[in-house]
Amino acid sequence: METKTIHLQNVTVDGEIVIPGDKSISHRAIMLGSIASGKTTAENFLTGEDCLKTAQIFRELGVQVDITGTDVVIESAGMQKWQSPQRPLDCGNSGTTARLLLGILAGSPVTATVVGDQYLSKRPMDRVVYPLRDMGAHITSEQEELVLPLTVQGTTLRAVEYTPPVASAQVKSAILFAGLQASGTTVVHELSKTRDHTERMMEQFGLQIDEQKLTVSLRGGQDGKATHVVVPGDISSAAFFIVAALIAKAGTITLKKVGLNETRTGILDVVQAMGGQVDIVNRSTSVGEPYGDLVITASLLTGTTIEEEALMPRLIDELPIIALLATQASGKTVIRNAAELRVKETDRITAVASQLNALGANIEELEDGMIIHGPTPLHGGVIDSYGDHRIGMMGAIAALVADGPIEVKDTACIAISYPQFFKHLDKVTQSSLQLEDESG
Ligand SMILES: O=C(O)C1=C[C@@H](OP(=O)(O)O)[C@@H](O)[C@H](O)C1
Ligand SMILES: C=C(OP(=O)(O)O)C(=O)O
Repeated sequence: METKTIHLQNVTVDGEIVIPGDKSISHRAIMLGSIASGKTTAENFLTGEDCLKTAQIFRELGVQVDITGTDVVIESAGMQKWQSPQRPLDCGNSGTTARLLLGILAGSPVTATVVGDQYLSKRPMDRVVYPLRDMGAHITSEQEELVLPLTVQGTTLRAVEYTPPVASAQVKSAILFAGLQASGTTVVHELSKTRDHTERMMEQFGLQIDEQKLTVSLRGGQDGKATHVVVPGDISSAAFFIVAALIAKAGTITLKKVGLNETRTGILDVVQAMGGQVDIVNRSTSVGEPYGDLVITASLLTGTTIEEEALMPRLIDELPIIALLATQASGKTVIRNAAELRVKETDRITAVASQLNALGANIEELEDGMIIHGPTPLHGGVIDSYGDHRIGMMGAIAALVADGPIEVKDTACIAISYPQFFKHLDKVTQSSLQLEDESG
């Protein structure tokens, strides 16, 4: 296991980072580019491990996927020409890959077994399997529980009208991908609006899709047209440096080309409510997705309440780093309606509370969230990432406010979504970052 000890006591921050490509959008570029026949290209693709798993899976289905730096070329003869793979399709740690893939395979001409790593194999898949089975999908499991490995035998599908019981873009997207191959019009009603990258990118591929507030409809049997995708920076990765700048002793960080799709910007609303200074400049839109540069300055913060149902999907992946931010804010921060955190790469409620409390934070765990009492000084100490990239990065950023070094256990997982993370942390801390690596 790879461990890093991070020394950043009393360091100020300064400088500019070009935030790497959005993970959700990068997955979808490979998926839609593989379904459509022709040559799709993508720029600023995220070369994190999760997206590389997605790329490898479509290669195994017979699609040519070439990645050079952050440029991707996808050459596909279309889904009807895919072949059943020789071995199980390995999604690694990636829930997005697994759930969207189940929807894609359901109406494809292939039979495949979908597997994942030890963490992903515990995450619930029933949320996609049930609606896909309603559409006629053949998905079987060797265990009683609906978890990976699952085998999909592609078949003819029929459209459904479905309201997922959880607000999940992965569930919505799995159904929409299956709906593309189904007879009739598939309709998904959402309890709260989740990220709509699938819908936006389907439009870029020439597919007709109707988005009305909480309802999305898609007619089956449409053929997409290969296209060019520009991936904006991932606001979920930017979140770690937004918080770094806000809690640092002093300084300003500029984050370039960060995706600002409204279904993802909940963290900016929360930071504003806490009194944090984030300015957005150079706003633009590329291939259906808005983006801009963020300029963040160290600020005095106050606690807030994060519980509105409509807000939760807009910041779900940012809650661990928001919890760290709240330890430095004066007053109480309440996070509720976030039970989904318990079924991510690890149980992120228990992980955040136990790991930050061990450094001196005062966090009460709730069934569906947490209460953070701030401000609390943090000591140096140990953070276990539990193999979860977002917990690992939270631990590293905590080193900016801790009074001693932070040892983060199992840092290899950070490459899942942000391979350049330590390089960027070094850059904005003006090379004050001292890292001691250890493995064993
Ligand atoms: O669709 C996506 O790309 C994602 C959706 C979210 O998951 P849920 O759909 O489970 O909320 C998010 O947590 C995940 O990191 C990426
Ligand atoms: C939950 C996450 O991703 P996934 O569900 O794709 O594993 C994440 O990146 O925080």
